[in-house]
Amino acid sequence: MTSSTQAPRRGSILVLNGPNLNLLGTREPAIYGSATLDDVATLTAAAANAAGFGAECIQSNHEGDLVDALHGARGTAVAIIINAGAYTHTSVAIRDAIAAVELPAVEVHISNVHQREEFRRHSYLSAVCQAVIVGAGIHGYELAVSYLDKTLP
Ligand SMILES: O=C1C[C@@](O)(C(=O)O)C[C@@H](O)[C@@H]1O
Repeated sequence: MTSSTQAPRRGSILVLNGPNLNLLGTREPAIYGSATLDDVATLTAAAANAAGFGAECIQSNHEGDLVDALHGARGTAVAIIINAGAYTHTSVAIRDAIAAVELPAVEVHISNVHQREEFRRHSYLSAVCQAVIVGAGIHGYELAVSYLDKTLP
């Protein structure tokens, strides 16, 4: 899924969602809620636009696609918001791509991963992200935009 908004005064934020997040709304609603990925894209783009940013929202179930999207952000985006889903806990490649593009990145998780299985408590991405937001539901994406609004020119 891809969506975008235009004319960003402060540049565009790449909003990247990883595997299974396309199923938001029907996937384990007791954990992830009833909002869909389209709802996430809409609220994130609205928050970004209100702060003078554009938002390009991309979702993929494939690790290499996420790496490619991160590479594409170099020179086209001013920041990254990433929920890498399960790849958070496994992917050195996504970690390295975030580090390589040298853009401010915010890691978001809808659920509170620290209240869940042990394997979800470690993130390969947190060390290369400026901020980590977990357990705020889909409002975590808005909080990520708010952080970027406060910290970027
Ligand atoms: O797919 C996901 C979603 C998630 O990133 C979250 O947003 O809470 C948490 C991950 O552990 C899980 O694999």
